[in-house]
Amino acid sequence: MGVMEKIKEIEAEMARTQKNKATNYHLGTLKAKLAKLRNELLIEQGGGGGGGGASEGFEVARLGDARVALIGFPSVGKSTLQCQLTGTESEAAEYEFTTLTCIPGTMHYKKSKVQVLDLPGIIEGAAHGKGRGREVIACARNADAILIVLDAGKEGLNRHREILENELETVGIRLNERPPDVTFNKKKMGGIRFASTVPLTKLGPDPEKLATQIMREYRITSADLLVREDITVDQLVDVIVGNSFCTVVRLISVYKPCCYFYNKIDTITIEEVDQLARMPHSLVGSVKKRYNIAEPLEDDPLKAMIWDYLGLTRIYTKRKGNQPDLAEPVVLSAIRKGTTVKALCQNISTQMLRDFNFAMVWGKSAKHSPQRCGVNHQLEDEDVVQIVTKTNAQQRQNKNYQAMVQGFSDKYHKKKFDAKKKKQGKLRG
Ligand SMILES: Nc1nc2c(ncn2[C@@H]2O[C@H](COP(=O)(O)OP(=O)(O)OP(=O)(O)O)[C@@H](O)[C@H]2O)c(=O)[nH]1
Ligand SMILES: [K+]
Ligand SMILES: [Mg+2]
Repeated sequence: MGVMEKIKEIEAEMARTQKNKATNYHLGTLKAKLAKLRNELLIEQGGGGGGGGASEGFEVARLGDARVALIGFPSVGKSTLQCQLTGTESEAAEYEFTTLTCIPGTMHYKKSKVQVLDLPGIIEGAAHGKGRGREVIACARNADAILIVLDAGKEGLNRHREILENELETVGIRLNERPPDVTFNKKKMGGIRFASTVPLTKLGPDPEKLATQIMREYRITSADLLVREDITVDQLVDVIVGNSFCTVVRLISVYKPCCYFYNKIDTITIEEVDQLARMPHSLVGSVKKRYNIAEPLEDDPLKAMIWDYLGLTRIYTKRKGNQPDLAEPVVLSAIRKGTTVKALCQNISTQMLRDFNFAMVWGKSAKHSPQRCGVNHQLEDEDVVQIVTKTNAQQRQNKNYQAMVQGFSDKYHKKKFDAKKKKQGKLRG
């Protein structure tokens, strides 16, 4: 039996099974099995897209400070939108599936560079490989944020939004959610230890039993699980799958910010526009008529929304005694490496972090200006930072220390190596 059939069978069984306390474990196990099979499907087709997983025409070098993917049905205006945002010439036309591969472009906004990926349209069933759906969704997985584009004039619009969300959810892309507050440590032995700090109302009468059962499905026999919020069965499955044998990153659930652009509002009535404008995470507009997206204007609402969802932070660095460099901020991403002083140092150079002594911070994140901060200090947009490196004496001390540690390590390895040789010699002798 193929993976697809197995999935269908389990889905059918889940549909057959009534939801109640008695079937809770059974359903939980089925969900775990389903997650496993979907992952298998992803590997089989090679389109999971963890890093280099993308297929022909879809490999695009990562450029800029962050990346956003345009996802939507065919002919909703994704390519037209991308041209407007980035000036890239991605072909746009009336017929469906005009775009067949991934076309990158760069959007300049607030002195940062955001890579915008124009993609082929997807249809229902994309996650299971319809059209080039799998490749498109793999690109979405690799992006820092997703912009879902919808045609406001199309019938069944709300249904469209749901279908697109489902396609992404199916391959473990969680939209506008944060990871559940759960600590999971897999161990070599000791059995399964389960604890929670809050009442768990969604995991049935015996959450521990359920967790054990799901872990068994993934051959985990020893682990510590500490749950700090009232999670659902799906979230529990996610945590366990994410920590199971599959070390391949692409199999693990990813959490992505996602916003929605209702395009072509020039084709609907003002009452309809008013309704759409109230949808969560959404913006209405028209690329053709330049509603809410007006190029020469730096701060058009669509660019502003994309920026917000990407969680970018501009940091102006300065040298001692000089003015900060306002022309070229270092742009940090909350989604990628975070917005701490450490992330800033790493962004500048690896040496910078090694020589870091403390940072002087001016701006919103500082309690008083300037504030002396360590590497874990959280920076905010438009902060000014001066990094003070260790003095030569401190650096020398540090180098000596490192040399000493290295010496210990070398000695240790030499000892181990000698022992191994001795053993081999013995065996031979
Ligand atoms: N009325 C109206 N038409 C628009 C608007 N934006 C784009 N279009 C038209 O919609 C059609 C499809 O645009 P595309 O940009 O090719 O759409 P797409 O989503 O990239 O399509 P595929 O690549 O085929 O998936 C074109 O004829 C555009 O001129 C808009 O705001 N209003
Ligand atoms: K089109
Ligand atoms: Mg297109």
